[in-house]
This record gives sequence, structure tokens and C-alpha cells, in this order.
Amino acid sequence: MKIAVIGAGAMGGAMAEGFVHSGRFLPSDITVSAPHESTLERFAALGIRTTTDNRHAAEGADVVIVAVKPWLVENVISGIKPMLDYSTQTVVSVAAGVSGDRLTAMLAKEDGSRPETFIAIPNIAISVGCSMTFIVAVNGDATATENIEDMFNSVGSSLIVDEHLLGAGTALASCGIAYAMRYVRAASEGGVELGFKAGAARDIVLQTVKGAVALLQANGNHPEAEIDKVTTPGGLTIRGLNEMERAGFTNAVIRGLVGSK
Ligand SMILES: NC(=O)C1=CN([C@@H]2O[C@H](COP(=O)(O)OP(=O)(O)OC[C@H]3O[C@@H](n4cnc5c(N)ncnc54)[C@H](OP(=O)(O)O)[C@@H]3O)[C@@H](O)[C@H]2O)C=CC1
Ligand SMILES: O=C(O)[C@@H]1CCC=N1
Repeated sequence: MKIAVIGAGAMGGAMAEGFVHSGRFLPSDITVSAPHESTLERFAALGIRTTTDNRHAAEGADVVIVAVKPWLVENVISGIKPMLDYSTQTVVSVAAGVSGDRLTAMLAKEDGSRPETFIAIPNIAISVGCSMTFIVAVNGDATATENIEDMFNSVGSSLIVDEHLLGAGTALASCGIAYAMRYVRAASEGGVELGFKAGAARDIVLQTVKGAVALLQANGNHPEAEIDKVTTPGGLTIRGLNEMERAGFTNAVIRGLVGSK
């Protein structure tokens, strides 16, 4: 499968790197485009094909991924639309907040034809094969949907959702990875105040978070059931948890998620 990634910033770049590191795709099967040569150099160093011409990138690709800022999607699509072959090429937008209806309108040709079209919202861990990606089949038959799902499953997990859940998914997983990292930062800073050097505190927090994830994935328990095993009655953990809640921990997380939807 040949993939064109239009836009080589944080997300486009992470996707290109992830696809190559997955081992599923040859670097030469990926083409990345961006307006500035300087943006493209690090991809060329990985053997990825690069170009400053979006049309050239899209030419011959089975899947064209649009990974520019939301307000540039229309312009980018109108630039490549005349040479897209809708009978063979699938278009995927990763732009947050650009609806399926808008994409369909942007992509429609004068004869009314439209390509297999998807919205996919990954998160930045796609670069290391650990994305949580939400996929909406805007106009996708079963085979195309399977292909797109397969492509994103090669770089993490994916979930097909109705479009009305996309904002929630974006907040929880794509913005959410930043929120998880903010917890890591906060806990690391706490670790320094408690006496560890910064690097050691970070490593300790990462191993602790890894342990929490591994436990929950292994037994499928609700987090509170695992927390109950840690909170020795009258012990230390419940004092810490209650202090965190007094400072608004759960409320702050939920407000952050709802605020980013
Ligand atoms: N960052 C994230 O975690 C996530 C982002 N997204 C979505 O991904 C999209 C990109 O976001 P992000 O990567 O963060 O943004 P960035 O600003 O990091 O990247 C945008 C990229 O687009 C390139 N670009 C600008 N204009 C054009 C053009 N006309 N043709 C081709 N490329 C162009 C820029 O090139 P240059 O550098 O040369 O100027 C840059 O490489 C957004 O729509 C966002 O909603 C979705 C999920 C998560
Ligand atoms: O902050 C943003 O708008 C993008 C979309 C989701 C994650 N980053």
C-alpha cells in the first residue's frame, strides 16, 4: 500500500515515522509533503519520499492522508482534487473539527463523484506504534474501512466510531495524551520535592504508570478496585488521595476533557 501524508508537522510526521517503524510499509511506500524543504529533511533521512508539491505526493498513492491544520484542509484538498482518481484513491483527513459533511463537500467533483473518505484522529504516540486512533467512515465501503483500520492498527489500536463520538474520542485520547503527560510531570515534580533527582523521579513515575496500565489491562478491573488494594485502611495512600481530591483532582481532569471537546 502506498501512502501520501500531506503535512509533515507534529501529526503528519509522527504518522510517517510510525508507518516506517511498524515494518509494515517500506519507507519508499510513504511520501510526505510540506511547503518547506527544511521540514522534510528528517523524513528523507529515513528513506521516505519527500516533496514540496502536494499533487506530486498524492500521485499514485492508494491512501492520501491530509494532515494540515484544520483551516488549511479546504485549500489543500482543492489543490489535489483535480488529479485524484476516486476509483482507486482513498482520502483520510486527520484534522480535528473538520466534519464529514464538510470533507464530502470539499472533495465532491462536478460530476458528483466522491472518493472513499475517512476521518481518523490518532494521537501522537503513533510515532512509536502506540496510537489510539478513532476512525469515522464518512464514505467508506467494508473493504476500504478494513484497509484503513488495518493501516492504523499497524501503529497502535483503533476504534470505528460514529461521528458524534469523535469530539469525545479526540479529547480523551488525542488531547488526553498531553493530559496524561501532565500527570507525569506533576508527579515527577512532587518526586523532586520529596528528594529524588529529576531524572530519577521521572523514571520512577513512568515505571509506576506502566505498572498501573499493566495491572488494569491484565485483570480488566475498574481502577477503583485496584485502588482499594493500595489504600491500607488508616494508611498513607488514602491520605494522599483525599488531599488530591481536596485540591480538585478528578474535577480538574473532567473539566479539562469536557473543555477540549
Ligand atoms: N498534534 C496532534 O497530536 C494531533 C493533530 N491532529 C490534527 O493534525 C493536523 C496537523 O496538526 P499538527 O501536526 O499538530 O500541526 P503542525 O503545525 O505541527 O503541522 C502542520 C504541517 O502542515 C504543513 N503545511 C502547512 N501548509 C501546508 C500546505 N499547504 N500543504 C502541505 N503541508 C502544509 C506544515 O509545513 P511546514 O512545517 O513546512 O510549515 C506542517 O508540517 C491538524 O488538523 C490537527 O487537528 C489530530 C490529532 C492529534
Ligand atoms: O490540540 C489540537 O487541536 C490537536 C487535535 C487533538 C490533539 N491535538
